[in-house]
Amino acid sequence: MTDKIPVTVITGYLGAGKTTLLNRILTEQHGRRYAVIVNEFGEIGIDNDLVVGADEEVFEMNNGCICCTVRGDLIRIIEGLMRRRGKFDAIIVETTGLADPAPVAQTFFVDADVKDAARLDAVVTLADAKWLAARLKDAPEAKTQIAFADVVILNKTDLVTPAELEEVEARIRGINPYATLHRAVKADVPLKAVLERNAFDLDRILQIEPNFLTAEEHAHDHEHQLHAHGHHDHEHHDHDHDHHEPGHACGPDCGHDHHDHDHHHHDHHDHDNHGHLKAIHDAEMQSISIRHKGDLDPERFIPWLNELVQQEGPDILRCKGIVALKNEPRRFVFQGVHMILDGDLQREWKDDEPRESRLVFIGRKLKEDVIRGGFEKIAS
Ligand SMILES: Nc1nc2c(ncn2[C@@H]2O[C@H](COP(=O)(O)OP(=O)(O)OP(=O)(O)O)[C@@H](O)[C@H]2O)c(=O)[nH]1
Repeated sequence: MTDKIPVTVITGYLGAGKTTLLNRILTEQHGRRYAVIVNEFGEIGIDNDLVVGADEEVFEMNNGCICCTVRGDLIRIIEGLMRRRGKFDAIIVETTGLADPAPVAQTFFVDADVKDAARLDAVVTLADAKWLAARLKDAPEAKTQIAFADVVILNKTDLVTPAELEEVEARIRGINPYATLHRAVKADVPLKAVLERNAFDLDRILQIEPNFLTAEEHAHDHEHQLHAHGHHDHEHHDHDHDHHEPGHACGPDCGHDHHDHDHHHHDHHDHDNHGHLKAIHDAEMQSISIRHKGDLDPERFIPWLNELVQQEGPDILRCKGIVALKNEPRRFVFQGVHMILDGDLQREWKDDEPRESRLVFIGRKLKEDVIRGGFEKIAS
């Protein structure tokens, strides 16, 4: 998968600073060539005029329906880009402020051609430090975008007090404890914090996990701050094979046809940083993580996972896991977006590596008893 073109998806609510970040990427001397896909909501591509830098190729998709048509367009555009391979090193997709990132992320799982050529590198969500708290109340998409993120850029920190900043970070942590979080003014983050993160590279995530766990214990000292439901872990990542099907994935009001094939692939993250690990628990969005020492029976685990995402998929935004299966020297790695699931056997467990499974589910109103209870049954 190393020769696949990395794709960074930039999302964030209206006005959060996506274009500002993109302009930074397109003007900074980074020695990389990026192909940019701007997914503009509405008739006229205003953003296109704002994007500077003639060196890069700017593609624009104008489509009225963000949720439904994005995926088709994205596939077509990525396929077109692939014919110009060699002209660029990476792809950046900027989504409109209202977009549900799910269909965009799913593109990298479900379309076989896209999957062969490109890999989702990370979902980067811009959050407006001043307005995020309000949007979390009135705009479900804002919360979804945070939940999906591998990297959160908390932008416009110049507009809030330190106390407000702490508060908004805690809100973000309560929704998504797994994303790497960076504070920014005018999206001034080092580009390496955003691009070519390999956020879905499981090994990389495991490497940083020790810090994550330490920090987490720390978080437990604060009483009113709970760490989003699960504890530990996260991670994950990619490949094919699969069990499972198609499905569907968007929100209830989306009428798409997601029937496209199986396979899918994609996602995820990192940890956190700054030492700001506390979280204000979100009543609606949570994450649940499960850790299990010892091997799982594939004949029980795989059907359980498939069934779970079929049943709870509308509420499960993302899931991922590394699993130790009985009589299997390799690690089974899965990831999913709503009901679309992708899993594969990857490298072997190392000698000094405990055969331990870790699973993470991030979503809305997750039924913790169903998820944990079901897992305990198949793990026993
Ligand atoms: N004070 C302040 N303003 C900022 C910062 N970052 C961006 N802005 C301003 O906020 C406005 C919106 O920024 P954009 O980058 O266009 O945001 P966007 O997310 O692309 O917006 P849409 O394309 O409308 O969704 C612009 O006027 C920016 O100059 C920041 O850190 N602080």
